[in-house]
Amino acid sequence: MSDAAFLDLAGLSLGYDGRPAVEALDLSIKEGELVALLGPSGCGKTTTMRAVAGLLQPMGGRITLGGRDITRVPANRRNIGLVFQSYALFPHLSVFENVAFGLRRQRTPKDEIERRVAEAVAMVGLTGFEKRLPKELSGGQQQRVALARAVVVRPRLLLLDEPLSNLDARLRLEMRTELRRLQRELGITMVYVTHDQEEALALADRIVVMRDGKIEQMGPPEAIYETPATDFVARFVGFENVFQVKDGQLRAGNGAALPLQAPVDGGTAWLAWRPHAVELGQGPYEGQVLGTSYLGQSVEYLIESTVGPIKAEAPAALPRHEAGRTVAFGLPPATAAAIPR
Ligand SMILES: Nc1ncnc2c1ncn2[C@@H]1O[C@H](COP(=O)(O)OP(=O)(O)OP(=O)(O)O)[C@@H](O)[C@H]1O
Repeated sequence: MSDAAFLDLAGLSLGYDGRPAVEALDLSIKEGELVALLGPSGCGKTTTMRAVAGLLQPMGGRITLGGRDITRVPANRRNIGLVFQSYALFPHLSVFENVAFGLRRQRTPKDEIERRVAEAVAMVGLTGFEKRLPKELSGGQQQRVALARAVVVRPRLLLLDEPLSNLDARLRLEMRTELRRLQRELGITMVYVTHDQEEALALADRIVVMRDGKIEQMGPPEAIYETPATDFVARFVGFENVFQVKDGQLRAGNGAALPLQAPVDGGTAWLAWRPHAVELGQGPYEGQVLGTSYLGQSVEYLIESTVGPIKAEAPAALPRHEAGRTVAFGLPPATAAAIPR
């Protein structure tokens, strides 16, 4: 991976009919890097990808690829591979011909086409399906053909927008691993859109969390998962219990407060606990168990407290706290993520 920016978005502003969707976005991606754009529905992930692909003209800013300004270059001259949810296969072409399409256009020799298509089709687990037409495949199989078709030409940049969304859990995991292997092996730079934090954590070298058309935080998966920079990112990566810290108290959105269990660093604006970090059955606070969910290894509890709902998780082997009961709990700052803003 070279350190120079390979794909550079500078002050990129995007919108529809003059209505802004992405505002002055700055993002630099290195060659060979796999960057995940993560964020809730409507935060501007797809809009950003469409602009990079050349399918949406920016309202402002610049897109540079491999040192060349491509802001005004038409989509078909950008040499960028796309796997978009809506990117349909050629309906009249077989799986083989769909995958071979780009190679034929590049006038690749026939035996090499055979070899590379076979390899790509095997990668997506569709060996034996080469003669089928897209309409004879399931949604997930079509998605896999689209992936093979994009990868086979070995683009320098590949944009993937929720490419595994139609697959079942096991296949998703397999494809994820395979995609990562291929990406490393071929050194393809990838931008991967997902709203699934687990997928982003598993795949990416770097995660960019977006909110309302802006970057909220970016960093390696471990940093996003363990040290969220804002309460929004914390909630998004599974800290279900996020409280503002003010005057030595934990504050809920409704203004209710609890005294802090232990003092915290003065720069802490928020404290956030994952459900398993809530101490259940002991501690200075009390709440009523509203409901329980059995998750196999553990049990999840929803507790109503004076600072609102608390989500806790405890090993299933421990005695249960039944719904309706009052239970003690602790929120030790030592097991929380301390959030500066
Ligand atoms: N074709 C369009 N015309 C008008 N507004 C649009 C269009 N496409 C998207 N938008 C708006 O732009 C904003 C960003 O949408 P975008 O599709 O980029 O979000 P997203 O993060 O990809 O969401 P999702 O995860 O649901 O795909 C949203 O407010 C959306 O309503």
